[in-house]
Amino acid sequence: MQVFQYPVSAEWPALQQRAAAGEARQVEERVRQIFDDVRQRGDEALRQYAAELDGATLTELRVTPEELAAAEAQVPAELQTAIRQAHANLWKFHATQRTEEPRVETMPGVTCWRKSVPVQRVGLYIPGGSAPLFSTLLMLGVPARLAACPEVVLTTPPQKDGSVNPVILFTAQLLGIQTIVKAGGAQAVAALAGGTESVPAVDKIFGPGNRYVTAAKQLATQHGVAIDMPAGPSEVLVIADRTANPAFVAADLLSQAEHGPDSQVLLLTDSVELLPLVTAEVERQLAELPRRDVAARALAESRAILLRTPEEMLFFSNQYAPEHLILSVQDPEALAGGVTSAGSVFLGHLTPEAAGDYASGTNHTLPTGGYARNYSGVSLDSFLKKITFQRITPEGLLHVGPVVETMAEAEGLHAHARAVTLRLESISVNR
Ligand SMILES: NC(=O)c1ccc[n+]([C@@H]2O[C@H](COP(=O)([O-])OP(=O)(O)OC[C@H]3O[C@@H](n4cnc5c(N)ncnc54)[C@H](O)[C@@H]3O)[C@@H](O)[C@H]2O)c1
Ligand SMILES: N[C@H](CO)Cc1c[nH]c[nH+]1
Ligand SMILES: [Zn+2]
Repeated sequence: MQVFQYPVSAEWPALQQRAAAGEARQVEERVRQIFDDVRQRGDEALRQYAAELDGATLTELRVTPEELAAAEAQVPAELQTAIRQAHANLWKFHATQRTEEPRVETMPGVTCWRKSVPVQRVGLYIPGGSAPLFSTLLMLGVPARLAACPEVVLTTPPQKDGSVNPVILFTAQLLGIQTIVKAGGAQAVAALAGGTESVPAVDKIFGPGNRYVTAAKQLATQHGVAIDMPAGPSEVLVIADRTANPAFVAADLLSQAEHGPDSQVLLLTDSVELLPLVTAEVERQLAELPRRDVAARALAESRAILLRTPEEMLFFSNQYAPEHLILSVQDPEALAGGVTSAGSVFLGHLTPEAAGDYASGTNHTLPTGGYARNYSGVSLDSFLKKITFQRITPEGLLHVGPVVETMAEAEGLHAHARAVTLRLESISVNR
């Protein structure tokens, strides 16, 4: 990790830069080519990219019912139990996000209300490049099911032998998802956006992924498809004071660094003593990790920064807007009140971010790259549209009609005014 001691505020913007920001243009260009290719050649292009980028030779792009049925037997009982528990916790937390809104009479006889309607066709992207993230399927599948989206399409990169990881298939079965496509990266997103022979087009695409997936989702929005948010390479920012346990902090930093070489982890501390203990512990724990090469590349672009006060650390963090924020301090509740930009916040020494990644109940599909400034993470709402309704009685029109007429005329929109005037006249004739 790069270490910085008491940087002045003019140096902060450079320290708040994301690691991979410089390569964005090349990635975008590559993604645009793939996108156009899939739109033109459909399944044929998907097969070609599966061979080129995933090393898989595919004849059938869809998972067959036999493959799905065979999955459960390949998943150890202990893992099945853990997945069911995580599913239950996620279900419990997300179910509380259902809201009943009242009908409101804004003026006598003018009634307005709002109803939640599920997005009809949703596409769930489940990363599988360097690790098959079946946990992400729970994070997306649970709110999709709670929202009752009628059509759910899952895509995930094929393994080299052309199969899909059995734990992903087991989780899909648990969620009742049957349409599963063996495609990853930008090509999968393009297929969901425009449809191919084997892939149904969807209205909204969900899910995290690497830079190619994230750029493709942004591109999909130009083709009339909605997305959840930019959820790219994982990030964590830890604010730690002298009460923090260096081993815990190091483990939290490494837990996100191991996701990918373009992950970014930051440590902010006001303790001169803690900082070297954490960096030494990071080195020690890194050496023991199976994914140490990946994590080491992420750490090379990661930073440990000594600042002066809790307020300064919070200010820095709000500007950086991390995907995950860990408050490893004596009084985390006090600091949490001042958080204005973060995807998800973890309070106290015994709340590892990994708990939110898997099983505590909150959603792990979160905005990265500073987008926590203006986006929320995935929730039940992400799968719902809110449609407004209204009904006006004769009495209501007598109340609201003149207001509308006055405003419409002032805007020079006479047809708008007439739509009211004609009705008001018909009421007075019928009285
Ligand atoms: N923000 C979140 O909520 C969140 C949640 C989970 C995971 N993540 C992130 O998701 C990412 C998963 O990445 P991953 O790579 O393991 O899996 P992935 O499924 O996102 O990407 C794999 C695909 O990338 C494509 N690809 C790889 N190299 C390419 C190239 N040179 N050109 C074109 N396409 C290429 C391939 O098609 C491959 O199938 C990680 O960065 C992780 O940090 C984020
Ligand atoms: N930390 C990731 C979100 O950035 C989610 C995840 C999945 N599995 C483990 N972690
Ligand atoms: Zn994680």
